[in-house]
Amino acid sequence: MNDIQSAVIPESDGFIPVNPVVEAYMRTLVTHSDHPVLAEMEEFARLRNFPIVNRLAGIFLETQTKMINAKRVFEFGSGYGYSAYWFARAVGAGGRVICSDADANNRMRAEKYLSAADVWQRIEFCVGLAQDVFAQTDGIFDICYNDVDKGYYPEIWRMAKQRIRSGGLYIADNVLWHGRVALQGSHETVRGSTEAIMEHNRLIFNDQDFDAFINPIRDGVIVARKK
Ligand SMILES: C[S@@+](CC[C@H](N)C(=O)[O-])C[C@H]1O[C@@H](n2cnc3c(N)ncnc32)[C@H](O)[C@@H]1O
Repeated sequence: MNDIQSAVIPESDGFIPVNPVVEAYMRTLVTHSDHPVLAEMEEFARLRNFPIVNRLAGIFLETQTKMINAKRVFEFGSGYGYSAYWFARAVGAGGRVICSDADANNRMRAEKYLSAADVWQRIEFCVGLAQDVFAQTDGIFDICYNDVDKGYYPEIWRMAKQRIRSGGLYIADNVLWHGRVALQGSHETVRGSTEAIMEHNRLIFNDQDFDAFINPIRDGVIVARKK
């Protein structure tokens, strides 16, 4: 660990990339997006320690989706539908969000929450390995969003990039991995995750077919636009 790293972080097990005070300020700006079901979903995440994207990242996903007028989104790793809520809002009544998750209980919870939010009719939620669901789903997507177990990130990128339209987006959460990608010899919660995310990020930034940027909010969200 160098001087700058040790000044920022006493332990090597990660940190929050953006100062929490700044994120809290940003959060005060977006209260217009409050829907009662979001508070319920966020409370469930807090109680179960379930890793959903937060409100700011959700609004970022919604904004990106609207910016490119996306109508067809594929999610790798949907959990119980929090990130899908933002995509579903953004694609509008005629749009479709194909969700995938290995846990059938997550599908049941997603149905409950997203029905309450009146967007369940825009969702197709498939239970299974996300890679298999993707392979069994035809067509090209406006957005592929990746939030599965981090060791799979390079594999998901290689699959997804082939099936994004020109002008479409690949988006992935946790690409700063609590800063571990920037630390030497960082401690791993799941062995190999940091290396996999670093490889994933390198692959994207070296891909001539995509323009990419990392938004550092929460845990880092990468957006790569296909040329
Ligand atoms: C970080 S959570 C997803 C959170 C969700 N995107 C959100 O922000 O609301 C990751 C989810 O992916 C699922 N998962 C992880 N690896 C998977 C895989 N290869 N195939 C299917 N589901 C997977 C887990 O069951 C978990 O629910």
